[in-house]
Amino acid sequence: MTSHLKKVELHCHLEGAAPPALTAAQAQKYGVDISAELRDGAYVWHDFASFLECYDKVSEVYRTEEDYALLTETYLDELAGIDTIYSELIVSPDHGKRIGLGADAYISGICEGIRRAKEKSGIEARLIVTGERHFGPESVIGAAEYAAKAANPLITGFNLAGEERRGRVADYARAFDIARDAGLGLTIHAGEVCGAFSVADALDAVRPSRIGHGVRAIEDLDLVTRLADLGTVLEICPGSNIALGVFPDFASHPLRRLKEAGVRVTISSDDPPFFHTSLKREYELAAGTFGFSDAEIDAMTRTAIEAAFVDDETQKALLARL
Ligand SMILES: Nc1ncnc2[nH]cnc12
Ligand SMILES: [Zn+2]
Repeated sequence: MTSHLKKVELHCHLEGAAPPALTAAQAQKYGVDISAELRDGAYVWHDFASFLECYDKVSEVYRTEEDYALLTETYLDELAGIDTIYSELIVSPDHGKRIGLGADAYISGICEGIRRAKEKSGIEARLIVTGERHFGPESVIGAAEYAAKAANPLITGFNLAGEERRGRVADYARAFDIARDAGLGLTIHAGEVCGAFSVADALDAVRPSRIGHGVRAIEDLDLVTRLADLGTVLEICPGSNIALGVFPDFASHPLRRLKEAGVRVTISSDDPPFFHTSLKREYELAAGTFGFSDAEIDAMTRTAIEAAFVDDETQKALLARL
């Protein structure tokens, strides 16, 4: 049981958190046939590439500022309901542009959702703008420029997500320079679909303070030592890793081994309904399946607050709430 524990989430894609029932209602509202991607209340995909396609199709039924406010508020309300005090949402202003809503309206709807949720429960949230590897370096640079120029106090981080097998991290280094110069926190999806080399790439080309997943670093024990020495924080999403087949089962998942090797680890849900999970379940897995004590789980939550892309005052306030 982890219901008595305070929770923090650093790694969740906003559209990836869309509840299937809400997506079905949105699809009906816009007359979109989503039957190939949403069946019997569950999202349908069969491998990483088809997951990304399904994700994009689901995202298409969120079209207006109000749609985004509602989606954000709905997810943050769910998190607040399980005693989550802080959430970082991975968002894609590029997606807002692609669907014709526009990046500003997309972000403004999301910020309205954050405002509504915070008013009800006090949950604190920040946004990590992401570029998608499969749209190429120019589009990722565009996302970084948008995040840098937005001067929006809720946009505090920059990420690289999408098809990890497309290009190498160095191809996207310029985008991270732009984000770093703007004072944004940096994190990169690496070591999820690709192996340890991809995590080493991220450290060599960008050296972010955090890495999304990073779990396949376990394939190279020198790299694990490097992560521990650097204090790089891993945003680990065990349910996602099992659903996507990164590891065959929880028994072979390296969360505990990474922690025991001194790597700073945290737990998140990634794209919860796509992977039949939730932040609640991830905490339950940490306690039950991985056998962590309450104190060990609290320590991971503390690590997440320490690694959060927030100002010192907010960080102190969050630590005080733990
Ligand atoms: N797990 C994941 N890996 C890479 N890109 C993503 N976009 C949404 N979820 C993702
Ligand atoms: Zn992710």
